[in-house]
Amino acid sequence: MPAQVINGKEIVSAYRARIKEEVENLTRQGVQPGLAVVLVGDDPASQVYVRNKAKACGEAGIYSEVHTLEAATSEDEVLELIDRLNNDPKIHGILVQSPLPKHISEEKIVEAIAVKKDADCFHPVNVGNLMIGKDGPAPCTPAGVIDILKKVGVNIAGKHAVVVGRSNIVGKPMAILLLRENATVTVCHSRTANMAEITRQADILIAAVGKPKMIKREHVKPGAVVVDVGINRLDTGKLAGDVDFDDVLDVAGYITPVPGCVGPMTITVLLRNTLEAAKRTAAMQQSASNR
Ligand SMILES: Nc1nc2c(c(=O)[nH]1)N[C@@H](CN(C=O)c1ccc(C(=O)N[C@@H](CCC(=O)O)C(=O)O)cc1)CN2
Repeated sequence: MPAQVINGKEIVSAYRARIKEEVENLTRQGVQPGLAVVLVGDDPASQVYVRNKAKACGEAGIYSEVHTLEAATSEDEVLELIDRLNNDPKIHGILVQSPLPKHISEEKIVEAIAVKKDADCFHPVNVGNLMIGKDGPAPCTPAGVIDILKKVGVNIAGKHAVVVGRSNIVGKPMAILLLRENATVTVCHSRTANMAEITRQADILIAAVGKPKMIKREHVKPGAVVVDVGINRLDTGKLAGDVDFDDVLDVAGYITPVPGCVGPMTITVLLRNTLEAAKRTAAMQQSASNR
């Protein structure tokens, strides 16, 4: 029997409807959540993602501003902009779209974002808090994957989850979140020997390598839940995931499609992070006015 293809659109739209309601409530109380997105350069994929983020904010009632800077913008100019956004009361969440041009240090830029406004969970303080299970923003893509798994009723605890990829944006935080859900976690990467032998042990297989169609049927245990985080643009202009969907379809139990699942869910978690940051601001304002 072919795998059940997870209906990302349905999950995302139900989730965003709940966020919209909460945004409306908070806005009625005088705090409209606000997100600032900084895009440096003209990477076409980043332009699409940033446009999608601004559109999603608009639909959820979240105020958003997109700062588009030329590729030649200096690091200092980006830092100045971040400083302004850190001090702007309309803005509760800030994100700088990755990748940045080579002359700008991602590390410096991320560290300049106020910890409480870090909408991506990229700041080292928030990454540290994530490691030790303290409250803070959720890493957007990995948290979206966990939400998808829960939504389709996958019981994560006790399962063997294999993450293919060890990036700071997805692989590493994904492993931490799965661990938090009590999975037994293995991380594979470019130097892993006999990768298919390991991935074939996975009850839950997360592909986050950035290589189109790399995961084939021989990597998948029959009935496994396969989550494809990859979004790769082929020369044909079409999008492909890291999983060879057609090859894996009749082996897996569940599979996420690309496009239409993890990508939109990533943006949904971003909306939630912005909302949560605005709620914390509202709570602080309330307690200051009670004093
Ligand atoms: N600051 C950040 N930069 C980047 C992140 C991130 O989480 N924060 N992740 C990726 C890109 N990304 C988010 O920004 C992202 C990628 C894809 C999608 C998405 O909606 N994809 C659609 C397809 C869109 C298309 O037509 O190309 C889908 O999968 O259906 C959203 C966000 C790197 N940078």
